Amino acid sequence: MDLVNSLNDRLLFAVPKKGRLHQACLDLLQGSDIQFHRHSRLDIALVKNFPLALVFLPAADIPTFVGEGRVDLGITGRDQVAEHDAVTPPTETTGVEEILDLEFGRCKLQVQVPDKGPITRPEELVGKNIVTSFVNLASRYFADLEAGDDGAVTNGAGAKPSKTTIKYVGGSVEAACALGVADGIVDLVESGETMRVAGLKAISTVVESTAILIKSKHPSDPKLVKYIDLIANRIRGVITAQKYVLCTYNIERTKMDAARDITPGKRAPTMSSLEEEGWVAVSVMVPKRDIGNVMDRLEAEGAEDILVTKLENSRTSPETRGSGSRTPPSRG
Ligand SMILES: Nc1ncnc2c1ncn2[C@@H]1O[C@H](COP(=O)(O)OP(=O)(O)OP(=O)(O)O)[C@@H](O)[C@H]1O
Ligand SMILES: O=P(O)(O)OC[C@H]1O[C@H](OP(=O)(O)OP(=O)(O)O)[C@H](O)[C@@H]1O
Repeated sequence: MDLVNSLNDRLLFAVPKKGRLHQACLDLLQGSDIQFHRHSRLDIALVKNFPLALVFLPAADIPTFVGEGRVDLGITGRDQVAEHDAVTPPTETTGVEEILDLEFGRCKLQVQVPDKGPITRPEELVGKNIVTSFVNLASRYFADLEAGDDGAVTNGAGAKPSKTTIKYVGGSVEAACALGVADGIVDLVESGETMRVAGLKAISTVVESTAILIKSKHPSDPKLVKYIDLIANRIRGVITAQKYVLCTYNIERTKMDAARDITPGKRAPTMSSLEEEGWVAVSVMVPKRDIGNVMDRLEAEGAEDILVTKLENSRTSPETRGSGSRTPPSRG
């Protein structure tokens, strides 16, 4: 059977084919047990354990395919969705819906100018040359500055500011100022290393971005919609697992109130009695970023045998429940 015909009766799920988000997406699919084999050079892969096909596309094109309902699900950067929406505003039936923040691919789309140059505010770039891969967002950003009266540079006394020129380049945007093609650029910044090495500084942020799971407003096949929720749920489980670790420790029952304040858990810590009179074993989820501090505090309260285990996957209650507050322990 040819590949295109075998796409009938399958949801289509778009995944970045290269670039910064590609590997993290493959890891997420693996963690979610979405099994597929991709033949080399083919941008479509059938999933073995779901009525699903993966389509490998440039991150920038994914909002278009999902927004038009050609593809049901996708992963791309929030910046790419914003860039698409800036030129094709969503309607009731077109455009994408964000299902989940995937919390990787964190970066900022920023206005940058030469570090040692005279420009310090984005308003000073009005009427000048800007180079970017995000022409729609940059055009809207500078059109807003041109329209506003918040200090934009004008053409003579009180005259309307001249139009800012926005030029597209597909990569190495940071070279544009040094090459004399631009007075400023609009480009992504993560660590800031590229900007620093290119002798640039950020003077404003246009969009903050992370990778997101998006879905079409019009699923291609209503009887497959249940799989959208199922896949989103699986991916949510992996993302949650990446944010938490499982912490277990032993502590005297009389000290449990203090320990519960330190480790309230997502719902509540699970406690079980130890053979040793007056002692309990506790098992609780702790945000990964807090674990060092939590271990120090538990030890200071008298906890012993504190162990931390990485989570591979999870299905848990919503974030808000129990976290940070004292709640009664579950029976465990
Ligand atoms: N330095 C970065 N740090 C984190 N995320 C980034 C970074 N650069 C890009 N991204 C995210 O990854 C998305 C894809 O960017 P990337 O440049 O990897 O795409 P690409 O498809 O390889 O495009 P191109 O061929 O134009 O470079 C961006 O839209 C952004 O959301
Ligand atoms: O702040 P940093 O961590 O240095 O990351 C920022 C750089 O990453 C992206 O480019 P990428 O490396 O994807 O290559 P490109 O220039 O070809 O788009 C972006 O366009 C910046 O150049």
